Amino acid sequence: MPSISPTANSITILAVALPIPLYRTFDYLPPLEINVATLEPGQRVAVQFGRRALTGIIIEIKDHSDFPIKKLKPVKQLLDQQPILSPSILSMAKWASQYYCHPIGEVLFAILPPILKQGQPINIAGTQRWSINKDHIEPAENAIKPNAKKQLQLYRALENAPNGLLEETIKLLGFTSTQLKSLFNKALIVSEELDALTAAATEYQASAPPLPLSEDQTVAVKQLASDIGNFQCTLLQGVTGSGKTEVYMNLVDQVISAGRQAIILVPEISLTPQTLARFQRHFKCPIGTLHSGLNQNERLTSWELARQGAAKIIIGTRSAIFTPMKNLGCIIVDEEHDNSFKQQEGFRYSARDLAVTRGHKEKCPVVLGSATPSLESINNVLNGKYKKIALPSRAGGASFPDIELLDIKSRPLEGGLSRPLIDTIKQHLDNQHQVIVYLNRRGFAPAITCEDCGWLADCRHCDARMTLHKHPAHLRCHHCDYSAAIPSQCPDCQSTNIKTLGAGTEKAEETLEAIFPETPIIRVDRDSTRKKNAMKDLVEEVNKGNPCILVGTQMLAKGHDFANVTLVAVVDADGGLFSADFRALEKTAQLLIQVAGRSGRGSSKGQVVIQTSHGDHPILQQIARGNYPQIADELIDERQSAALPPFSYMSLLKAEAPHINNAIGLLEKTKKMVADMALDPQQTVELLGPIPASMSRKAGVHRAHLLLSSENRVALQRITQHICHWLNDNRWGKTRWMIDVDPIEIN
Ligand SMILES: Nc1ncnc2c1ncn2[C@@H]1O[C@H](COP(=O)(O)OP(=O)(O)OP(=O)(O)O)[C@@H](O)[C@H]1O
Ligand SMILES: [Zn+2]
Repeated sequence: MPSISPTANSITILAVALPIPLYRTFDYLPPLEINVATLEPGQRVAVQFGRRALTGIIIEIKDHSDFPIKKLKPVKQLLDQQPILSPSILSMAKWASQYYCHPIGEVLFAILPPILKQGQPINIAGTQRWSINKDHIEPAENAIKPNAKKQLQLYRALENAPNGLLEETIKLLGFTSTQLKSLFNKALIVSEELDALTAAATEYQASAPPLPLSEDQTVAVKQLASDIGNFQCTLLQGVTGSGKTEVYMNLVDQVISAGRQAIILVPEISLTPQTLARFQRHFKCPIGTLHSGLNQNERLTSWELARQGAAKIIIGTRSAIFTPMKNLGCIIVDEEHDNSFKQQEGFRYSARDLAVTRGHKEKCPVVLGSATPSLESINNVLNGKYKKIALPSRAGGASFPDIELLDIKSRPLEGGLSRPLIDTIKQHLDNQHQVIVYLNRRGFAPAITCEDCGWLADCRHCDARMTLHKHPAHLRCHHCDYSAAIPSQCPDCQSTNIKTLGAGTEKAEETLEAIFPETPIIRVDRDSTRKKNAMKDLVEEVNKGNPCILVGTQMLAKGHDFANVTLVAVVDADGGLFSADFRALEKTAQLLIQVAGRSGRGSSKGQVVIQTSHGDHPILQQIARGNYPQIADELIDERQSAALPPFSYMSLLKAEAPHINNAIGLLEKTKKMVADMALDPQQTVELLGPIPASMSRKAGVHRAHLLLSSENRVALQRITQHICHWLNDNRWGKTRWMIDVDPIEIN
């Protein structure tokens, strides 16, 4: 008998990922009248799902289905002629879906640009290239009004760019369409229309000559560049102000020369316009950005240009780790210790950890940079998984600031500030320097109380106090955003003796304004920087170098490089010292060393004053010595003896319900299921709880936790996955559940 080829009458089934919260793909038949040979994983399809029309992505092409073939529907339409997601991105998404126990369809839809999720075609807009009008002979000053300083600046920027500047670049430099239009109306500048690919290939002169690298920087670049073409993860541990950005840029130069592309992840792009501006000055090619401040077309353009290999550099926040790159040459994660690399909602992934996974899959070097690396990364150096390169001194001849602890136990405070601190601030201002006052609480005061009966203004929807804001005057909950009027009388005893407790940035600002009426006080927090470009304008103002006081939250600690700041004052260092969170000391040390590192980065020596009521706390003592590696060593020892991460692994199962009993009940059933099914015969995974979350009611919902912890990552993964599939297969009424693998906050 002749054998029948298995493919002769085989059938083609498409496994399609849909944006549905289920741990599975859905089988469809190929679209009618399509040559199945043209179908590939990574193409989008339009399908009917029940009564809904959805966009999906082909994940797999197979020859069988677990469902009766007769019941399968054909795909309605093939949306892409070519896959829009490469095999490597698909494979990373599948890996992440498994590892983080999140449905594959939701993972893919979390990483696609919004326009593509909606099933629309990839159409990227062209752009304008602007340059000065050479036919305009009169000096530009004559045409530009003296008070239109920005217009003149823009004109000068274009004058210095012989090949012109793309509209995106101009916007990245902080200029607006209105300013462009004004210059255009005066016939000072001209524009030409470019399609996106030509625009991305445009080379213009780098506007700043590169700095000559220090010996340490040279060695670092050389070592990192030697890994191009291979996977190697390196921790670049460079003290604050050591010139890590310069190292990144020189590495990326070599990556581009090798014909490859680079991804640079930064914690929050809107907070670091300076980093972007420095890249912009250094590179001759346009730089693609990906972050939440972009509109849908801008996002799609950067994404598509990266995919086509035209954009050589992508700078973005955490989700940029999923950017498809035609020829990825390196991934850099700047401030790798920063919590914002962990997504805390929905698909909870760590962009830093995925950077390492992706580097491994795509055989390219990964650089994790920080002055205060996470204990996880330091431990990975200790156990030989990562290489380490150190930059032990500051670049450009700057020296380290002196750090002193100022005891405020029995001192009177004005807006949180003690007299000796105020005197020190005055000295620095008198010396024509700038001062940072760091206070990690926005608003005027974190609570209000009745002096007579002790009443406190609580949020109606959360187990939390309402924060008093003055501009405009109201009470606001920082957890659910509920706002209310400020009561003039105590609702319990009708007393009018209502007082504020503690100080936030608004109060410190008000106090400083009263003490230093001649000095500009610039508040930097989420409230003051809400407007687009607010941060950029502020950075520009500070960079002029005039004496001023910056008062703000941890936004001020992130990566800024203000040359004239010589004093950093920490209003209250005690918040993180006695927390139940096992990561609190690590986070406190990182934050304080980072904020201290903003001082004395230029030619003048810096000073740091840390106000505390616990000056004898060992961590503060060590912070005052500025020795982060030593702090990290000790914290690692403590973690090891307590078998806490990175020496064990965790996943956090969370439940939310209208009543706490339902949330706890779901977690108890889960725990019982694990025991009944003997999922963990060797008892390698510990199930702690269930307990109510530390803020057990948030936005009107009751929350509870079950913590899974194990020194055996594989066992933990297996049980976590089993739990999630079991929960996913059952219905739980109004109780919702979610899983956080490798949680960084357990509250
Ligand atoms: N080789 C060099 N020569 C002179 N100046 C340099 C050199 N390298 C860097 N600098 C300058 O030193 C300052 C600090 O550099 P950079 O901001 O890159 O430090 P960093 O390591 O990223 O610091 P942080 O971790 O605190 O953000 C910058 O103003 C930069 O221009
Ligand atoms: Zn609230």
